[in-house]
Amino acid sequence: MSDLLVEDLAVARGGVPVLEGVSFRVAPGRGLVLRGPNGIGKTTLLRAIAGLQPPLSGRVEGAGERAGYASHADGIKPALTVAETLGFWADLYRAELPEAVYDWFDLADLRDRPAGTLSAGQGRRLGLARLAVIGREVLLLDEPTVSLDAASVRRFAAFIRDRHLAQGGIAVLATHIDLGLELPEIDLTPHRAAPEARGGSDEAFL
Ligand SMILES: Nc1ncnc2c1ncn2[C@@H]1O[C@H](COP(=O)(O)OP(=O)(O)OP(=O)(O)O)[C@@H](O)[C@H]1O
Repeated sequence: MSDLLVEDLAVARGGVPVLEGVSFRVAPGRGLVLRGPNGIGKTTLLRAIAGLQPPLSGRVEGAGERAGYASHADGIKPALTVAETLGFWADLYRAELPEAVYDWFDLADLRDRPAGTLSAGQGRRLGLARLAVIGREVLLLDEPTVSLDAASVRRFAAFIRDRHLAQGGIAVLATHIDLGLELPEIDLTPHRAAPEARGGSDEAFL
């Protein structure tokens, strides 16, 4: 298993550069937290690392087919039950569905519930359970704990630490809360793209 390498990456959103000069390396079994204020570009950076949008410049190694990306949206089909949803993902990724997933994400009592009837936090737990099914080595997680209660946050943190990282996986998370994982952090604030690159001009307000 190899490192995830991000080298001198510059990314844009809506055609406007938002971050530049972002570099880091994450070894198997390690995680990294992306920090920075709302709008700095955490989502944009994760999407570029995941290969969902091209970077302006720089390079990413060790993601591609190894990477699984989870955004704010859970991408769940309302008519499928929890069990059908997990089975669908397992089929899609030609992966096994570990029975323990129901415990890891506290979904056992919800197995037969149509996903459309789940609460926001329950739906989020189902969305996160996908990460345990798809078997990707590099998890790129955008605000994974939104809508989760404290117990669910602890369960999710335990999954990342005891399952994913313990098995040599890599995790890069954008999060505003402390997951208690004591992961190294990178502050993106100094990497904000220069105002001229962002296209901003005070003249707009004159
Ligand atoms: N479709 C879009 N078109 C133009 N600009 C956009 C678009 N979507 C987002 N932006 C802008 O791009 C910048 C980066 O957004 P991004 O979502 O990556 O930030 P973030 O750090 O993830 O924010 P948050 O912490 O609020 O989730 C923001 O200033 C945002 O307003």
